[in-house]
Amino acid sequence: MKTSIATVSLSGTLSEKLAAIAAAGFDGIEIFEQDFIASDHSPAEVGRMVRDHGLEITLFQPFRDFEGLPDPHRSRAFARAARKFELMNQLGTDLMLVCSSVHPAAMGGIDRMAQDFRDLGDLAAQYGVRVGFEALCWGRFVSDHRDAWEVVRRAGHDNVGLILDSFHTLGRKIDPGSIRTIPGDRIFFVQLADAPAIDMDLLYWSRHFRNMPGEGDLDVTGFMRAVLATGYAGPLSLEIFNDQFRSGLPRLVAQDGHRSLIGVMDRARRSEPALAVDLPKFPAPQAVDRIEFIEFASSEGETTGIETLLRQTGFRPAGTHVSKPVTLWRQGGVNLLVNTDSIGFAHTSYVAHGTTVSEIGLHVPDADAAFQRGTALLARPHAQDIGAGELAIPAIRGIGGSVIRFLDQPDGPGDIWHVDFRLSDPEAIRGAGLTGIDHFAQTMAYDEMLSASLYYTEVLDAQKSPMVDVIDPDGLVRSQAIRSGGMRVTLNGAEARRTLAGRFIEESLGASVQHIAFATDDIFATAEALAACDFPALRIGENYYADVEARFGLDPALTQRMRRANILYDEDAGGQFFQLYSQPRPDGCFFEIVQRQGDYQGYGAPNAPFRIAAQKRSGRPAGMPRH
Ligand SMILES: O=C(O)c1ccc(O)c(O)c1
Ligand SMILES: [Mg+2]
Repeated sequence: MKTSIATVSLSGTLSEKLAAIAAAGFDGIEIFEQDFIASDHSPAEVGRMVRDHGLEITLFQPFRDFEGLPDPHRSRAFARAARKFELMNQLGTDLMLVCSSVHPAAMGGIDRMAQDFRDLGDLAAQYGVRVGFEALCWGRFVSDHRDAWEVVRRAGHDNVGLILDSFHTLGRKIDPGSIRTIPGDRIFFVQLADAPAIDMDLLYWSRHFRNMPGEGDLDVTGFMRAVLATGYAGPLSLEIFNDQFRSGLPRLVAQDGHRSLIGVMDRARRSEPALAVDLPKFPAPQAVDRIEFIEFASSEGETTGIETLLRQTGFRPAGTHVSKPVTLWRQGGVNLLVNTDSIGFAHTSYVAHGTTVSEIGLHVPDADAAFQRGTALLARPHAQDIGAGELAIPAIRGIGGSVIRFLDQPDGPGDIWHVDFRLSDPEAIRGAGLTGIDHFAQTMAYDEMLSASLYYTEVLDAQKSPMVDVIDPDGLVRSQAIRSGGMRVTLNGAEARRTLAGRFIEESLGASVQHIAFATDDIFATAEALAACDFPALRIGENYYADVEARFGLDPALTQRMRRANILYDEDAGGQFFQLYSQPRPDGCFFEIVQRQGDYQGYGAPNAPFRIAAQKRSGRPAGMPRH
């Protein structure tokens, strides 16, 4: 299907927008009249610029306050329409969006409105153009696509059709199933947008909070299915009014938009296979089995810091890569790699960020299929040099410049550890009793969060939890947890630079993994074993324990054990959660150890303010002022 995006969705000048839209792979644009008026090019020049980018103008919009007016407003509206039709001829586009009226003089009356559209259809026909009627969900008399359709149906004119916009239908909680009975050839255009579930004024919500399909909470897939069920075969166009996107990088926003369109079409066809969807076939999203490894990029002279922390956390060297300067550190089911290569991707990551997580290895049911899905959803393939006999491990670029590798070998002689590594110690390393990677946390600027969560939820079979606020003493950090099978990741978005997360972004020069949380089955035994390894546990203050005991009605003996080991506690309806943190490294990176009991699903967010305050205290020599 043809894909399109409204120019209002992006920041920049018209030329910048066109370049970004073309680069992202769209077929066309909805030209927003304001963008045209603001540009200094003639209509014919703008039309040529669009076509020079390999794009077409799928729609000219919006034409406001047209239907249901008494004269002289009515004749003025027709005169205005004639001017716009002329302009459309010069731009080279044949479809205009008329959105439902909010004019104070509008009178309503379905047959009056139908008559207005019949006459407008006649006028449009003289210019060889068509008009589509869209119900704004705050329109005065028409605020529901079913009423807009009834106006269009009664107008009975070949040049007058319906325009659907998922926001106006879903934002007003209208059942998208009602679209299924509209003939597909009477739908002239379809606009898609999602939005977060926030209870607020519809107009304000629409103009500031829309986001890409899949980024919000509306059932855009259900809407899409209903549209496709009508036989509609016209463009699918994004119309995203969003304050963040208006100031974001246009290329990034455009690419996310195209990714979201491919994703929503794919979800529609998978949930309703009878639908004809004009989209190349690619594999279904997979749930991750487990995080197979996390790799740090470092350099020869720099590894002492990270290696010291690894030892203090109970890890031991367990092997080296057969051809590269990469050390495998192990404990229980956890594999961590330290790469000190002085060339290639790891080195580039190190140069850009300092010692940093550069690669994440995910074990999935079918690695090639995961790679194919990733690239179909516009993830960049990551090429690699492999030595003779080494595994070819498909890889894509992740968020923040990192790499995600997909592995699917069964454990044993054919797996990465037996083929690509020389294992020095075949004995399992029990260490401090860590059993696996519970989650990793990626820190980024707040306005990168939607993009990052879209990446995970489109490439993988992954689910988002509701976003939570984390209170840092120096500002708010938002946290979005995402889970795909055995992989959990939390995305932390910092708005304020002085927050722990904000400082980390500045110091590591961009989004990256700030902490890794390891799982244990017995956090008290692990804490004891860690103490024997000189683990730099983060000291938690006395006030915390008094509160947590009162809040959850804990046995004072349990609180006492937690206090001694600096362990934090949380619970939800499903179970209990224990956490133990390391002090932050000078670069802001740290480790966490967690124990989940029962079916606890969270990440200890209520503890984050106390943890962050403690980390900020520990990062400062005693007696020093804060800034
Ligand atoms: O907010 C608006 O006015 C507006 C204009 C045109 C549209 O297509 C729309 O969905 C909203
Ligand atoms: Mg719209």
